[in-house]
Amino acid sequence: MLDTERFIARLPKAELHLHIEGALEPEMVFALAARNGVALPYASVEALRSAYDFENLQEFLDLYYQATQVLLTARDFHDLAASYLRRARDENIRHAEIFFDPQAHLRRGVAFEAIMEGLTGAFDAAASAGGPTSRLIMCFLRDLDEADALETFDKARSWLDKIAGVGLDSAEAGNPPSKFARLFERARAMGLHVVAHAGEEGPAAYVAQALDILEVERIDHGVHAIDDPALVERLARHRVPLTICPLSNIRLRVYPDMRAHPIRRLMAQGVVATVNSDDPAYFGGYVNANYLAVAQAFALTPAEIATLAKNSFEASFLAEAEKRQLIADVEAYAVSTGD
Ligand SMILES: Nc1ncnc2[nH]cnc12
Ligand SMILES: [Zn+2]
Repeated sequence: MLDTERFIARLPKAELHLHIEGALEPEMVFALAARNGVALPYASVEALRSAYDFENLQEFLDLYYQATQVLLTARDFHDLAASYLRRARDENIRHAEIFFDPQAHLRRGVAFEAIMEGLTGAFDAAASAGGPTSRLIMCFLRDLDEADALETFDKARSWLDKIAGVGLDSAEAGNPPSKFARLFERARAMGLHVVAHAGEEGPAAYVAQALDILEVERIDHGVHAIDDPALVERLARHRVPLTICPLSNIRLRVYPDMRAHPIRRLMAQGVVATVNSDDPAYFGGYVNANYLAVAQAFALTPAEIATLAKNSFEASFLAEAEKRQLIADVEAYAVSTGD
């Protein structure tokens, strides 16, 4: 039997909850600021990193949007995505479904084409160099109004063949899923996949709204569903996956420590839980660190850890045959390690 860290490191996995802007490491913030002549209000990489101490989601978002100001050209978006995908490959991530926040860039005068050319160029290069494969999910900022989201959606029209789905992110409290009913109806009618952040800081009722009104296929975070037993039972019965981000929830003080995190209870109640990094440059770890933190806090067995990885492929937007192959790869790996 391998030790837990090595077992996780070699385990094939998918990452389904990763904001590409949240993979912007402080070193890259400084490198891109220098390349683009952008002034930063931090004297050094260390000074920026030491600001990564958040009381809540909003404090994090303020810094996250500030850092995105260094992303200006297609090359910047390419370099950011290439850097994440190198890291993902090193962590044995076979497939990534990646969020981006177009409104955060369009409002700074960046063209949609620059974002898309940069990101998709890096995705294609990684896929043809042995992986991981990637899909793009266009997120809308829920603290802006629905009209802004609809306008942004229109700007994406000529890129929709490169976009797998739409999502909803940013400040959750006071911005319920119901605010975006028309946007999601339009996205579904166009055959796009639909997901939404819900129940991160917001209540279980927002998770229910995301299911009932937006008709989402997955819930991003969804941890506050634990407060409503009937909702947990519904998620389990319909196999609606949660893309859980354990280190994010601790760093943003959703839970005081990992032992208090509901992931183990959700798993025990049959929910299709997956483990993801959210904004790894800010929250102290990429996917493997998230798996390890959960495995250690709850003394998970190798079989339970492998179930999380199988869930990640089941919950993905890959074709059924691809999912089956990757799930078989996880099972073969678990057998090969004697677990
Ligand atoms: N954890 C998170 N919640 C909501 N919006 C986000 N944007 C980037 N990370 C986010
Ligand atoms: Zn997120």
